[in-house]
Amino acid sequence: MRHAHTVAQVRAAEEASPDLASGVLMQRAARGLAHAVIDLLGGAYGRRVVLLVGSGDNGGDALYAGAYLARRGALVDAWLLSERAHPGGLAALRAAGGRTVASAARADVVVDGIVGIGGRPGLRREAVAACRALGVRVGADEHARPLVVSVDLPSGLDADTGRVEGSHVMADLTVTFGTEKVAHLVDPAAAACGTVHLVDIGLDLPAAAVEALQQADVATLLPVPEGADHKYTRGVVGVRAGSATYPGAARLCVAGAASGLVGMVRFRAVDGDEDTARRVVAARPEVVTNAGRVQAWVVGSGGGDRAADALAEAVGDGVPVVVDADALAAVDGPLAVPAVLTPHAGELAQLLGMERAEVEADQLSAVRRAADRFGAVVLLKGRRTLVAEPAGRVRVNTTGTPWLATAGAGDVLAGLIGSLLAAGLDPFDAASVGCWLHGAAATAASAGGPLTASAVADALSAAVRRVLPTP
Ligand SMILES: NC(=O)C1=CN([C@@H]2O[C@H](COP(=O)(O)OP(=O)(O)OC[C@H]3O[C@@H](n4cnc5c(N)ncnc54)[C@H](OP(=O)(O)O)[C@@H]3O)[C@@H](O)[C@H]2O)[C@@H](O)CC1
Ligand SMILES: Nc1ncnc2c1ncn2[C@@H]1O[C@H](COP(=O)(O)OP(=O)(O)O)[C@@H](O)[C@H]1O
Ligand SMILES: [K+]
Repeated sequence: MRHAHTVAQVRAAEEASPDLASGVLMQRAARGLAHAVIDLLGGAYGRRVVLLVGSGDNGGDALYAGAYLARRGALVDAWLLSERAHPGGLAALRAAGGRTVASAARADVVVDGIVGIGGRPGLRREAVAACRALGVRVGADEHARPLVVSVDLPSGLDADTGRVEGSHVMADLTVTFGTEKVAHLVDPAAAACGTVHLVDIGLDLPAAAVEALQQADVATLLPVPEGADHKYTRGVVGVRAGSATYPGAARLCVAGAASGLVGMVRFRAVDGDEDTARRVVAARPEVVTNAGRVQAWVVGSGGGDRAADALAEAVGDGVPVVVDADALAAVDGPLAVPAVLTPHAGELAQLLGMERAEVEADQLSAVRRAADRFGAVVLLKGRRTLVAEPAGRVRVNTTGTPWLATAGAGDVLAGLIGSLLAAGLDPFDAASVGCWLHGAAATAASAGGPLTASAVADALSAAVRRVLPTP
C-alpha cells in the first residue's frame, strides 16, 4: 500500500522522533535525495547541478544533498532565493567545494529546494524568475529544459489537498521523506510530481489520509474460489445496461462483469428490450437472461430516462448496487442499499450542483463531499481515480494509461465492480480493486498504443491472473 499523510500528521511525527533535534532526520533525507539524483543522472562526477534554495529546511535538504554530490565530483552551484538559508547546509556545501551564485543558466539537473511542506501555494516572483532562467517548467510552460528533482514536493504545490493554486514547479522526479503527501497521489497536483521516490527517515505515522492499493494488496483482496464452491456461492451479478437505442453499452458492461470473478452473470436491458438481450447472449453464451436472485446489481448506461425505473427495481432487491452513467441522474440522496456511485467529473458536478471545472480542480474534496451526502462509496473517474467512503477513507488509483480515456471504458469498469460486489467484497474494496484491475488491464492491452473498451474487457482475466500467486 502507498500511504499519504497530511502536513499536520508529518509535523507531529517529526516532533515525536528522537532523531529530530540531532538533525539526523535531515541527514537521512539529504542522503536519500543525493542518491536519487545520482541514480537519475547515472553518476555524479562532472555533472552540473544547480540547487534552487529557499529559506527553510527544504532548502537545507538541498544544500546537504549538494554537499554530498560535490564530494563525489559534481559541480554544484546553490542559487539562494532568500536572504536566509539553512546555516548548517550552507556551511556543508561550501566545505565540500560547492559555490553560492546569484544566477545560473545551465544545468544537467536542477534540485528544487525552494519550499516544501512549510510553504503556501504558489511561487514568489524571484522563484519563478530563477526557474525560467534555468528552463525549469513552471505550470504549463514548455521549453527545452534540464532534469528537475523536487525536494519533498514540487515548490508551489499545496501538500494537503491535491489542488493547484498559482505557479509551481513541474518535476521529473520528486524525492519525499517519511511518507508521501496527498499532493503526490491526488490530481491535479500529482501530475506535477513526475516519478515519486520515498526515502524512509524512520517516522512513526498514524493512519494515512489517502492510500493507494499496490499489486500485493489487490492479491489479498481478490475473491478466489475454494474447493467446495459452486457458481451460486461464488456470487451472481445482475447487469441492467443498454437498450434498443444503445445496445453497445449492454455488451461492454456485461464484458466487464464476465471476467470470471463471479459464478454467473444475469442480464436484462434497462428498457427490457429482448433483442438487446439476444445480442448479449450471442456475444457471451455464458450470460443468462431469465429472472432470478443476484448478490449485486449494476445499473448503468444506455437507458436514458428508463434508468431511474431500473435503479428502483434493483434497489428493491435489497442487494448492493453499482450506479453508473444514466442511472446517476436518478440519485438524489442516500439509497436504501449499499452502493458504489461511479461518476466522471461531469456527472459528479451534476450530482453536487457544481461546475465540472470546480470538481476537476478539487477532486478530493468533491469526492469526499459526495460520499458523505449520498451515504455511499463514490468513485470519481479520471487519470487518478479516487474512491471515497462516507466514513472518510479515500483510495487513489495509480494504474492505467491515458489511452483508457475512450468511450465505453466506464461501462466495463461498472460491470467489473459489480462482479466484485457480488463475489462478496465490500463496496470500498470492490470499487478500489475494480479500478486497479481495470487500469492494469488497460496498460497491458495498450502496450503504449491505442485501446478500445472491448480490448480492456478482453484483458481483464489476464490482469487477474497476473495478480494471483503462481499455483
Ligand atoms: N523537520 C524535519 O525533521 C525534517 C524536515 N525536512 C524538510 O523540511 C521541509 C520543511 O521545512 P520548513 O518547515 O522549514 O518549511 P519549508 O518548506 O522549507 O518553507 C519554509 C519557508 O519558505 C518560505 N515560503 C513560504 N511559502 C513560500 C512560497 N510560496 N514561495 C517561496 N517561499 C515560500 C517561508 O519563509 P519566508 O521566506 O517567508 O521567511 C517559509 O518559512 C520539508 O518539506 C522537508 O524538505 C526533511 O529534512 C525531513 C526532516
Ligand atoms: N487521462 C486519463 N488517464 C488514465 N485513465 C483515464 C484518463 N481519463 C479517463 N480515464 C479513465 O477512462 C475511463 C473512462 O470512463 P468514462 O468517462 O465513464 O467513459 P465512458 O462513459 O465512455 O465509458 C475511466 O476508467 C477513467 O478513470
Ligand atoms: K521543493
